Amino acid sequence: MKHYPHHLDLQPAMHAQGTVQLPGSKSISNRTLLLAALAEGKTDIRALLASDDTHVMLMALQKLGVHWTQRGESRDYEVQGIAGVLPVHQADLFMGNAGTAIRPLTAALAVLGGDFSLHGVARMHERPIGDLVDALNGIGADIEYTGEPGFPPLHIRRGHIHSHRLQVRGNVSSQFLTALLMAAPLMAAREPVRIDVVGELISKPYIEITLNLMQRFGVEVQRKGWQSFTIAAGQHYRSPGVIHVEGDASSASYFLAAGAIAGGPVRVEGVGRDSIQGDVRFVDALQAMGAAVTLGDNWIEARADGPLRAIDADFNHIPDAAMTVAVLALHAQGTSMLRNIGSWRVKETDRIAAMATELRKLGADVEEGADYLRVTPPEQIQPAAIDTYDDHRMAMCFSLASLDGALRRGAPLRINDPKCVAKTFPDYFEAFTRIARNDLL
Ligand SMILES: O=C(O)C1=C[C@@H](OP(=O)(O)O)[C@@H](O)[C@H](O)C1
Ligand SMILES: C=C(OP(=O)(O)O)C(=O)O
Repeated sequence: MKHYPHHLDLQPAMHAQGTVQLPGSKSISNRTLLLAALAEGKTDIRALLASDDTHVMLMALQKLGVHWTQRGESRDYEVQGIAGVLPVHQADLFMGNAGTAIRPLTAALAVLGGDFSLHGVARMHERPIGDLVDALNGIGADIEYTGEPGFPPLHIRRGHIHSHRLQVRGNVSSQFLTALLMAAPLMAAREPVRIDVVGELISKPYIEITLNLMQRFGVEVQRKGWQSFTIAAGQHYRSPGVIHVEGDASSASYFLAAGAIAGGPVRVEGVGRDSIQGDVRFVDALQAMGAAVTLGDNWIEARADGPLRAIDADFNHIPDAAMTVAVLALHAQGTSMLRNIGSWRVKETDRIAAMATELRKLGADVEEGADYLRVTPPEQIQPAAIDTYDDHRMAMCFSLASLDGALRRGAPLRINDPKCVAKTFPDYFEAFTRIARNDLL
């Protein structure tokens, strides 16, 4: 674990340049760990993300009796799958603030049955899970709220699954549908499982990650668009042998933005044009703002091509990387509008409120709506101490405000409580300070 100070001071950097090896994708790491645990056979996972969110998943699996080993100090793990039969039927599981751990585990454990307590940090107990619990209890699972109804902590007991047709709402988080999809083969031994989405589905590209990884573990899902998903009977997860975790596309957004703001080129290695992560589409926003972007098989590079322009777009498909766009707007000419980002309010913090407050500290004029943010940048960014709300992305994206850029707006900044980056990227500030330079090379 890194030992960050209570705050970190960043001097305005005139130039951003260099190459960054990305840490593994959080979304792929936690899905792969769970699928490998449930599967038949041993899975060799390469380049797993080392962070708080994957740590809670690894620890939970260990408590559930899943045997895994880490190869030395490397990012490579071997997971011995349980072939659908849990070795341990009672456990108390700490889920931190990892949505990608608590939601899929809740579904899998509710279907497998046992006596499990799932809880997390205080903020986790404010993050909704009711739509997932309703879907599972609706087919006979036994999940009880031990705190506030609709939120963790949860107590899962052995229920009696009496139906294979589930309905789930998708307008609060796509992770509920992901959780049901991943758990579906566990109840599809004799009958197909059908999951219908009720109403709107947000964050759709994350469902593609789920389906892609399920397929690699041998399970096919038939789908009717985003409305209905069917898992044919008799499918089981089987280890694909080796699985390599892509670099994290959301983490890539900070470095690509740095290249777009402050000269560049900045190259990230670990994701490229064939990535299964929706957040690679962040490059479309960068290009729309006037940056030059090149994509390779396993890398992406961004550089400035004149001053950045404001953007007005719907960001529902890339809610995490969209936070980077909000800070990029400080370095653009004109007013930017981020639409359809209502899910920000139920993530690590209320990200719409937090973003508006911190952007205003820097001198921006910000209008905050229920599901949008309108950002007009200041002539010159004001020096300020940025609060991070225990939200890794607040800490990471605000580092970009210290860059000087073509419009020479950068200011010295203080980032309070920077250690929250450990949720997905413990080394973030080392990587950032390596590419942010004051010498014009
Ligand atoms: O499934 C996933 O891996 C994720 C889905 C998204 O959440 P929502 O579906 O709640 O928007 C995203 O914000 C989160 O960081 C990871
Ligand atoms: C929303 C996020 O996390 P989680 O997986 O906990 O939902 C995030 O990483 O931005």
